[in-house]
Parts: sequence; structure tokens; C-alpha cells
Amino acid sequence: MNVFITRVIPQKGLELLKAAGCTVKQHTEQRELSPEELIEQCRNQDVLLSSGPNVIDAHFLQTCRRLKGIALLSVGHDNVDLEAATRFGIPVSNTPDVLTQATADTAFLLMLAVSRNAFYMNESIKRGDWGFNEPTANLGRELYGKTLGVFGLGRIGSDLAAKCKAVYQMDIIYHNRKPNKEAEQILGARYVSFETLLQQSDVLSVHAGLSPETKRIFNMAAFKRMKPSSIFVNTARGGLHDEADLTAALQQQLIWGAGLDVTNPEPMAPDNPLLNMMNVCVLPHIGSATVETRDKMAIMAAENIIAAVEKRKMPQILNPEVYDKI
Ligand SMILES: NC(=O)C1=CN([C@@H]2O[C@H](COP(=O)(O)OP(=O)(O)OC[C@H]3O[C@@H](n4cnc5c(N)ncnc54)[C@H](OP(=O)(O)O)[C@@H]3O)[C@@H](O)[C@H]2O)C=CC1
Ligand SMILES: O=CC(=O)O
Repeated sequence: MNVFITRVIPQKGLELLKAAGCTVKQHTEQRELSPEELIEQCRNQDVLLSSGPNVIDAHFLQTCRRLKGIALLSVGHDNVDLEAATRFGIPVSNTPDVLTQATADTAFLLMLAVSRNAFYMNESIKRGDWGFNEPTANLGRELYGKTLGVFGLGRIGSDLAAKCKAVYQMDIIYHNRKPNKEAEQILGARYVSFETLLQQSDVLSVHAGLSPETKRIFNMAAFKRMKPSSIFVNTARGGLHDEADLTAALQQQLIWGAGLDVTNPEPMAPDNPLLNMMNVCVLPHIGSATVETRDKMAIMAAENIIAAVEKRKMPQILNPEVYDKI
């Protein structure tokens, strides 16, 4: 079986695939494949292991009809038309759970760094600007006892909430489409409307997937309803916030700061004004980027591929209804 991989993945995943008898071709150039190149590469492949934002739409799926499975090296699957994959009889899997803690750590890191302007001050020192350390200078904001608002209290949002509760005794409020009763019991989290989430959060952390419903849900209308002292954190997808509105909201001091692991587009342009703001930290989409987590993701993706190759159900299947068709 031939497997095409869109980016270099950890060795542990490759070894599993090779031990299962798969012939692997990896795209090793450090650039994104165009949609046409991806089709060209996948036309004669049996399985695709996709890492990154490659658009897997109906046109791709219709053209690459030989594919017997697609394994995503991510939990987010906003780049895939799952309905079309089911229609064309192609099972698709992702990598949930194994990246939860690393990604929640990234949100926690951003929240804390923004609350104390840490990245900006470190950059200033490197430029030779220590500043004058008077009592009213370099002031951050404390997190102890404040309210964490989670938009999307699922796996990662719950892990962040648990960390914030344990370390800072924060109150947890959240908004999902439906209440998460288990998390309410474990975390003492309170379900609130989107409006209340905006109004009451001291830190608002975004963890819902990107969908037509959530696209640019954090826009000027939303930022206007947030506290001027609040911190906005997004480690989900850049498409959930409107970047121009976020920039304006920070410039107008409608909110206090922002921490972003995800932007739209990625990479962000080097002259983006957000990069020069003291109260903004931007990271290059490193949510799950630890040695341990990436190994686990590669192994999980390989196990899903081997299942597809052996005509078994993929363990982390996203479109289980596909098995009624094949
Ligand atoms: N920065 C990075 O490197 C990483 C980013 N991610 C991103 O994080 C996201 C979350 O991952 P994970 O926690 O595992 O996913 P989960 O599915 O466990 O959690 C997502 C939560 O969002 C809620 N949700 C979905 N749609 C809406 C909506 N329209 N309004 C309000 N809430 C909504 C869901 O609840 P309900 O269904 O009740 O609405 C669910 O609780 C991924 O989709 C991905 O985009 C993930 C890993 C790494
Ligand atoms: O962005 C990463 C993911 O796993 O989703």
C-alpha cells in the first residue's frame, strides 16, 4: 500500500507504517503543497496522511478516487469536507486526546505571558531597552481568583479550565452549543450564554473548532462587549476571530491584551501591527508541538492508516457512517 505524507512526521510513525509493509512517500520541502500538487501526489496513492491546512474538498476527493483512507495529523478537521468523504466512501481519522494537555499548556502560557507583557519585555531587553523600573511601570494583571471564560469546553478547554482552577482558583464559565454536564461536575464550571461569556470573562479562551457557525464570531461586536481589562486567547483556529477587529479593539483599549497561537492567514505577515503591540503575544501554531505529543500523534495517525489498509475501522474515525457504504 502506498502512503503519501504532506509534511515530515516523527520517525515513530514512519517506522510503524514501514513495519506494516506500507511504501511511504513524504513531501519534505518546507512549503505547503498547492491544491493541484496535492492532487498530483495523491492520484495514485492508497492513503493520505495530511498534516497542515491542505484543503480536502469534494474536488480533491472525487479526483483521488483510489484513496482508501485519510489520516489527519491534527484534531481539528475544518479543512476536510467530511460529508463528501463519506459520499466517496473514504474514511477520515484525526488525533484527539493525545494533544490535549500540550495545547491547553499553550493557552495557559499565552494567558500568563500576556497578563505580564512577558514576551514584549523580553524583546525590549534584547534590543537594549531595559526601561526605568519605577513602581508604576511594567504593570501586568493578576489572574488569581479571576474568571476564565471558555468558548468550547471540550477536551482542551476542560484541561485549561482544570489548570486555571488548580493554579489560580479561577471561576470557570463556558459556552458550548449544549451544556457539558461532566465538566460542570468535575470543574464546577457554569454554563452561560455567549453574551454573558463576553461580559463576565477576565480571560476568554477559544477552543471550539472552526465552522460556518464559529467563523469570525469574535468580531468588533463581540470585543465591544468584553471587559476593558480582559485577555483574549485563541489556540483553536485563526478563523474564529476577525483580525482587523481584534487589532482595532486592542488599539481602542476595548480589551487589555491578546494571546494567539493561531492566525488567519498563517504565517502572519511580518509587518502585522499585532506583532508590535506590548500586550499581544503571537506564536506560530505550536499548540501540540512537543516531542512527546508529536510522537503520540504520529503513532496514532499510523495506527489509523494501518487499520484502513487492513480494511478495519479506523480507531479515530470522524465519519463512521462511511462504513455503511464500503
Ligand atoms: N493550536 C493548536 O496547535 C491546536 C489547535 N486545536 C484546535 O482546538 C480545537 C478543539 O479541540 P478539542 O478540545 O480536542 O475539541 P472538542 O471537540 O473536544 O471541543 C470542542 C468544543 O467546542 C464546542 N463547540 C463546537 N462548536 C461550537 C459552537 N458553534 N459554539 C460553541 N461551542 C462549540 C463543543 O461543544 P458542543 O458540541 O456542545 O458545542 C466542544 O465542547 C480543534 O478543533 C482545533 O481547531 C487543537 C489542537 C492543537
Ligand atoms: O491545530 C492543530 C490541531 O491538532 O487541530
